[in-house]
Amino acid sequence: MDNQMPREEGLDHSLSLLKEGYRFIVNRREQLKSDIFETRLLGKKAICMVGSEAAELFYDEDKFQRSDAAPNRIVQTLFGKNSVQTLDGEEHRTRKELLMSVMTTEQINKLLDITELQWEKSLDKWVKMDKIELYEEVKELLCKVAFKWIGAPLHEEEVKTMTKELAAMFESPAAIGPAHWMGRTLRNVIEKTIQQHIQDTREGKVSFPKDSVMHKFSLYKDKNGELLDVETATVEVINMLRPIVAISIYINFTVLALLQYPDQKQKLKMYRDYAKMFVQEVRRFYPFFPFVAAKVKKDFVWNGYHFKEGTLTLLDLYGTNHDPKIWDNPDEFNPERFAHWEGTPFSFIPQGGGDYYLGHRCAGEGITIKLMKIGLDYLVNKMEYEVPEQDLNLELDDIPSIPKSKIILKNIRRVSAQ
Ligand code: HEM
Repeated sequence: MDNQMPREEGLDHSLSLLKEGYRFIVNRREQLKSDIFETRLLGKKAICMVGSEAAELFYDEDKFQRSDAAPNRIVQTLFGKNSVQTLDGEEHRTRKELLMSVMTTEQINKLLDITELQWEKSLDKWVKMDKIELYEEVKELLCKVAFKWIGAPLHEEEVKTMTKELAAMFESPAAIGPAHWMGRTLRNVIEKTIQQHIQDTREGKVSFPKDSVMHKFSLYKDKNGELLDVETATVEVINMLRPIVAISIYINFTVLALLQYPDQKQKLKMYRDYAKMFVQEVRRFYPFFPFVAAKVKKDFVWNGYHFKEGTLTLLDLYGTNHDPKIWDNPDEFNPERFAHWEGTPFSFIPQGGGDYYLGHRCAGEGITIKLMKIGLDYLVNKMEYEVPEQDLNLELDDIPSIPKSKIILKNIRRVSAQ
């Protein structure tokens, strides 16, 4: 017999989700004392789940589908229409193969070189400035990196606009009202620019480097020998650009961790392997993507609970990364927990769980870690700075959560190589 899933009473809780942000699922998990519960979102029944067992279930593609799952506001700002995030089965795997085809050692090394060079150039600029807002500066830095890596031109006078456009996509999905609509409008602007590059490539008017994202995505043909339609190819190019700029949020958290836990700097300077553990702990500890969404593909029963076809289901990423069943003292910042960490692909999931190639796990997780390590190296070993009085508060009800002051650094100096 099916058990009744623990349930939150009330007509609709969509506004509470927007208000409570990262704590929406965790708050209810605590109230209802269950890793899985039913609520109502967007006027319909929805299921929320947290934990590694729930993640393993969520990534079972026989049970859950992505098409038609993400709310329209997320598709319009963050994903883009017909993007890899919204596909299932064979169609998803074929598209994902294209995206993963640019994650070769050669391409990744190219990205790392570009990133190092851009940090050097930015540091040259920052030492001449009184103070900087690190978040804004790193977004621009990474926007230049992203364009250079995909192979598309970006003129100095376009940097601010393009940065704003790409950032609006990850800063606005959860926003209400004008900020959200601004995100949508800006997405339309960048789409036009990329579409033009793709069309020009196809018509032979321009030629991007053969192994670049621009070249590969513009000229990619499916199994039937058909080119992707221009809109879809554009969405996937943006799927590479936008998240590289979004790494700025993690760089922010990196500095925040250095400021909040000052003893960490010494450990980073002393132990070579500490940087990797530190970066992993930053990704676990601080909030970025709150949850991922899917729909029940067909009726099934799990642990006695009935999942009805078509029910929206949210997997709590932030909650799983703070799940006391997986992590000792989850609310303690402790990179050393990763020294001998033996997890599964479903227990540490800041960028989704499961398999990169077969499932929806983030295509750029590897490069995110590498780019964060470069940022960390600059912040710990290659520059010195002062941190004036400022409001570094993070609000768990803002998605994404960015320290209020955007991290102001003053009197930046280069540390000369020893
Ligand atoms: C800033 C750090 C990043 C975070 C927090 C992040 C987070 C995520 C999350 C939570 C997902 C959804 C997983 C799911 O649906 O199950 C995802 C998917 C994805 N990410 Fe990332 N990501 C980041 C960086 C990147 C980078 C640098 C790239 C590529 C340059 C990238 C490309 C993608 C793509 C293409 C998908 C869709 C994969 C699919 O649906 O198969 N991400 N990411």
